[in-house]
Amino acid sequence: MNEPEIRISDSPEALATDVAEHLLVALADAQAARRLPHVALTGGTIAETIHETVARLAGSSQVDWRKVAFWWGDERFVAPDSDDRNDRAARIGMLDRLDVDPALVHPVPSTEDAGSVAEAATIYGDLLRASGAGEFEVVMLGVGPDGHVASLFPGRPEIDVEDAIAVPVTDSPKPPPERVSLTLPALNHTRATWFVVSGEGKAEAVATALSGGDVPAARPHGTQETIWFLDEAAASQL
Ligand SMILES: O=C(O)[C@H](O)[C@@H](O)[C@H](O)[C@H](O)COP(=O)(O)O
Repeated sequence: MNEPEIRISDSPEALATDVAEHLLVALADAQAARRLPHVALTGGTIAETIHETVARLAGSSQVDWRKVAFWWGDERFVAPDSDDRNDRAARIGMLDRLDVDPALVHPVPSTEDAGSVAEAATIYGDLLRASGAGEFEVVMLGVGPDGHVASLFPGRPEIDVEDAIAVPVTDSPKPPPERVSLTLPALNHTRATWFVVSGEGKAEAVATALSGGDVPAARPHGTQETIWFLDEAAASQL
């Protein structure tokens, strides 16, 4: 397994710029290599800053946004117009500001698309399998203060599920309670895994994960690269 690269920026904004610049290069490189890049986005606050930065810097890149596919590593099982939806935040901050192909934007089913969170997970797993996406180009992952990634929480059974692409999560320790998460094998089916982590509140989780501790954030890795994008506060216990 490749050793993780650690990139420390002096502020959340600088972290977001570093991630955005890396994403623009990764997408352009994939397209130059005649791949259709599939990106798995994450929820969370630093992700919103990253989305806005990508949209702001996109004009300076060679990326053909009509040929990028977007997925979510996890999503909250709520109404589609809920402020809790990760895809809603990504659309407002980034996707609606880029010339993306709506047919290549794959939101997780909401409460209006599925009768239960379990059905939503099954639908999403089937969609990803049927897409023939192969490896993701990039999987982005925020990290919780408890070391969770996506909606895979410490001490919960979902982190060990290996026979499904997506799983339902109920009574999530982070509200809202019902979520769909890609499983660890699905998250690891990627060329690049990028952790995007900001703030003092994550410093212990980052140090635990990077020392191989027993937290979900210690588990994801890419086949080609694994990068931890941190600001100084999140890196303060390294
Ligand atoms: O749906 C979610 O809640 C996210 O995918 C979750 O995994 C998030 O990335 C982390 O909890 C970090 O969130 P913050 O950046 O807001 O701390």
